[in-house]
Amino acid sequence: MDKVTGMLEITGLGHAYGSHRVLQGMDLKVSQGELVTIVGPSGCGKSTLLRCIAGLIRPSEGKVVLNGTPIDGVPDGLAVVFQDYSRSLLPWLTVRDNVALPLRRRGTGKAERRAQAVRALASVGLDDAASKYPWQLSGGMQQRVSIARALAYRPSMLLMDEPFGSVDAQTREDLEDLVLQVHRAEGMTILLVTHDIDESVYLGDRVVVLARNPGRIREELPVSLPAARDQIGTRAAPEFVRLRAEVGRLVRGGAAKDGPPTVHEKPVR
Ligand SMILES: Nc1ncnc2c1ncn2[C@@H]1O[C@H](COP(=O)(O)OP(=O)(O)OP(=O)(O)O)[C@@H](O)[C@H]1O
Repeated sequence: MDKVTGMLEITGLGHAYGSHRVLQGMDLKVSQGELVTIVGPSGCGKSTLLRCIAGLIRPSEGKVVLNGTPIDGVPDGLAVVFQDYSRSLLPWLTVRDNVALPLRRRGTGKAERRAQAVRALASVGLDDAASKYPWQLSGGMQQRVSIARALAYRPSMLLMDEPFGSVDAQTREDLEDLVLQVHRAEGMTILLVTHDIDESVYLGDRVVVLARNPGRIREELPVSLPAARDQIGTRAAPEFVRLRAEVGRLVRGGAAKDGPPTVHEKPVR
């Protein structure tokens, strides 16, 4: 696949649902080719932030600019992978047709749509599943299809909202490594929201920790782990252990001030 580009600039972002203020005063920049993870306690507004970036919500305040263009509605250059893959894939379409579907929006011809879908499926290790229906696949495979669909679209930026929240631990690790592989191979800019402190450090070039009530950026931590990561070695590295403790402290710190946290922290393996 071709290299993709992407750059995001968020300034003074705030959002309220009616009188309920959820986000306030957020400034965030994501450079081309970066993988930024966003972690924070439950209800701090992670999904709301992602929905503002995806143009699914018009923020009450502030600006979101993608590749120099202010976002006003769903931008063409973004793809989103949600947690709930079972609702995002169409059961009456084959896996290949699900992956090819968004390319219609771009006006890509049928033969080319199919070819791009097949390439994207190969890149997530699902060459053999193209003619199957989503309901014939495991949860982890369905989420791979969602990722392939996003990749086939060749977005300038990939947004992922708790993408591995509904799969088992082993599948989660496999999908984490798939995201790292895509990030490295395609140079794709990725913004990934997670509850999971370990995951935020394992995947991120940078971890953005949010506090809640109202949702705001508590701290941004660069991750100085080598780009090549592996589930056993990386998680045992002193820098990983240091960072996960630091992120955990920050997430809890937010909670101690603002109410009890709901974070899913795993022991270091
Ligand atoms: N459509 C909506 N209308 C009203 N309130 C909403 C809406 N969506 C979210 N909220 C509220 O906004 C706050 C932030 O929700 P959001 O889902 O953005 O947080 P989150 O950090 O992603 O939460 P979680 O980690 O539990 O998924 C919550 O209090 C939630 O109840």
